[in-house]
Amino acid sequence: MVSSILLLFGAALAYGLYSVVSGLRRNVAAAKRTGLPYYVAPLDIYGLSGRLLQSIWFPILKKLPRKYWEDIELVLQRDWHYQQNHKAFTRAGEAFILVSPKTMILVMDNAEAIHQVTSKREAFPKLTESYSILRQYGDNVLTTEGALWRMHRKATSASFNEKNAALVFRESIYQTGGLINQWLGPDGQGNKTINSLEHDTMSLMLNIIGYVGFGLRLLWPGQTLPPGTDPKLAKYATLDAPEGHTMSFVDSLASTLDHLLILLILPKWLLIPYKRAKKAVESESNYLKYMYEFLHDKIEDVRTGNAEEGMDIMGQLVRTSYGDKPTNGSTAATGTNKGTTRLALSDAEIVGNAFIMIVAGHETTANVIHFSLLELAINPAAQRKVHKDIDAILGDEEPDTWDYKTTDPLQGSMVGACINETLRLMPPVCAIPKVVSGGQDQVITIDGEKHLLPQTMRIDLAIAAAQRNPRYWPTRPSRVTGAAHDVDDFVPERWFQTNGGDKDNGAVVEGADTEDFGGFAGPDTSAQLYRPPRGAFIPFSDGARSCLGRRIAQVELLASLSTIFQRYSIELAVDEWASDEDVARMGRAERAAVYKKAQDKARATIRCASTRLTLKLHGNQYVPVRLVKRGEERFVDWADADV
Ligand code: HEM
Repeated sequence: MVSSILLLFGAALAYGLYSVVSGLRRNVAAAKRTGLPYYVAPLDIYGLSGRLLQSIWFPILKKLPRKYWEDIELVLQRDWHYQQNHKAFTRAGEAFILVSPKTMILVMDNAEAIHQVTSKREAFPKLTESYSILRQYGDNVLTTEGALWRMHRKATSASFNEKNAALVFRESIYQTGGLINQWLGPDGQGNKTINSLEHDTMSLMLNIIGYVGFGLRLLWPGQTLPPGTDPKLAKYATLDAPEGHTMSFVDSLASTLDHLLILLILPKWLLIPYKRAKKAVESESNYLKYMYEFLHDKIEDVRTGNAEEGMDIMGQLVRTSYGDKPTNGSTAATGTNKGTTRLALSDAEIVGNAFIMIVAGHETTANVIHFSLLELAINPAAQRKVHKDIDAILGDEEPDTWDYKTTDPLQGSMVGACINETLRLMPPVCAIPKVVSGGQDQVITIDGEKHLLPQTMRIDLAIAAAQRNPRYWPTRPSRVTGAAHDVDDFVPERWFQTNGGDKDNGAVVEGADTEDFGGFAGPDTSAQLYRPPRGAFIPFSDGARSCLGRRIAQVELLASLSTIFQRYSIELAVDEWASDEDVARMGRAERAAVYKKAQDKARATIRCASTRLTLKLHGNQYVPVRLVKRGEERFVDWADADV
């Protein structure tokens, strides 16, 4: 008996070893045929086992002779896309293959190659299995591919037009006003240390996305709804739990997003006994209840003819699915639903898409505004240029009177340059996973050489690295580190250097997609600013699968930053080194020295950002700042005057 078990065990082990060795040999041979450099990695480093067991296999690997790991050491580290970025490619080249017994992954930060991949959706589809965390509340436009994706994209893209972008501009100004009032405090004076910038920018963007996704006006503490607000909508805006719920809508949403990973990985019954996990389950059940109540209200509105037009993605999807006429050219009618024409999006898919809009459009924009504010506090000279451009474009006009058309000059000004520079250095999405289609092998060309990529090979578009690859960007020696180039520093001024770059913005790719899949078709950056080669700056991805909310995000960021900097400055708080009385007594040299300490510490904190869902400061990391009325600054109106 024992010997039979041993025999079986031996046979299984031998078979396991055989599959590992033959899989590795097969993949190595395929990688060789591409003509690209390749390296053997012990496991699929992006797979669950590769990531979970990283602290075991990585030290073992490093016991081997250096030649086996030194070229790819940086790519094997956690969070390398942001932490190591282009440095990870300096030894191995801008496109190389990681081969393991089960997978081949082409890792690249070469703009020419990235551009080819994003231009051909069918040849290089999205690797949808990487998005299971975002599929848990229903299939949606972000997580699907093929015909299903087309249908989701057509249904969802209808809301993303200039008319709605103008409404978002207005709402962003309004909500930023609410945030400023929170920061000014009850005495309206400001200049108080804010330790909650990350949380506050998340709240700001949640309030704006509440409008974008659901047409809701969400409130800041102390605000009340205007008289005459529809009582059905009031339930979602209130900051206390309404009847039938144990949490407010905003809390349930914020907390569900916070616990997304836990909710996906662990079964609910396992979560109940733990306090944090219990909160996760409670938030999710409140959130879903709100969503289905909201859905039914919207369906009722459509049936009674009460549906209002506006930026309300969920309302739009309900109108598409339950209205009499298909919108946006959709012809995907699949039957009837209580007498109305039923289009292809099911209720679960409507809820899934509404959820994805919140996820995709909330943390991303919040991170960009968060890091933009920090970088402007760290770089006073850049902040002064922002003030100057806002003064020139918007003058002293009250924000609620600003014309949406000012977004054009704002985008070509220092405000747009700062947003671009933040997106370049701190892209919320650091890498995009693609795959060579299962249909056939595909060719990419790099520096005139063709490479045949085997079908089903995975591709890692290393956006954060391409955006710091010095060969695509105007640079000068770093004033911060003394390095030969300043590609790792926040220098928004580089966007005003319009020599070089890519004037016609993009080489033509043979076989590129030509179909219009809806959404904003304009460029990522203003025509007045530097145009990097296509593929070198893709914070919103590019091509058919590019971000649907790109224009909305740009409008939100332009409106919010302009509302803040028209009348205020953001300074780093220096409480750790000097009290307000100390600062008041200090001369400029002493103040400069104390501010330098705060600048160094803030830069070090930003370097600790990491990706869970998006790139941000996690855990207890934060940079304290102050909102100061213009004219009352202690530092940023004069510091770094030589820059
Ligand atoms: C600064 C803010 C934002 C950044 C950096 C950003 C970035 C991205 C990126 C890189 C992708 C492609 C992901 C991939 O292919 O794996 C994407 C897709 C998407 N984003 Fe955004 N996004 C932002 C804001 C928004 C906003 C505000 C919304 C909606 C209100 C939104 C909705 C979407 C959707 C629906 C997709 C999927 C499009 C498709 O696959 O057809 N995003 N975004």
